[in-house]
Amino acid sequence: MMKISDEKLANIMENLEKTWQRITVSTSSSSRGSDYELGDSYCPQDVVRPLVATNCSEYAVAHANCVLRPARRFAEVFLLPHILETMRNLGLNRLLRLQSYTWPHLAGGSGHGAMIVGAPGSGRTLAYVPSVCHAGLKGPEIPF
Ligand SMILES: Nc1ncnc2c1ncn2[C@@H]1O[C@H](COP(=O)(O)OP(=O)(O)OP(=O)(O)O)[C@@H](O)[C@H]1O
Repeated sequence: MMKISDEKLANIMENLEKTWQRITVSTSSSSRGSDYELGDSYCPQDVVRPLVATNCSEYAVAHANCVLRPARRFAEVFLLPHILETMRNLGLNRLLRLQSYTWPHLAGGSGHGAMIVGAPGSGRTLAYVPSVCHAGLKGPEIPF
């Protein structure tokens, strides 16, 4: 796994914010405000919007050769049945916005990486653990 310094990460995030501002400059009237709160669920307006908000510093930067498709509801999260059952048993029954992006993406396994940044307790660990388990158990033939 690649190590990244705090300074480099800050630069990446600054560039991401600047790029996003450039992209959205003509569509700002239709975008949602920076009102993301911990535990916020998926919102349709966020589909094409990176997880950037001034008050939470939460990001999922995905790496892959495919389009990023977030799950819109929990039922759209396709992980192995026993992983989903374990998640249910652990009370993981919400689709947090960060996870709506990372769960489907990381389940693709090899070639589907992500950098996950968030506040303590925001669901970062659980944003990758179920999907990494899924990808590891499923093996390389997974058709994502
Ligand atoms: N999808 C979910 N549904 C319900 N609860 C959740 C979900 N994801 C996370 N949580 C709750 O939030 C808690 C924190 O999640 P997690 O450990 O993934 O966050 P973190 O950002 O890695 O936290 P830490 O700062 O401890 O490293 C979990 O213990 C769980 O109770």
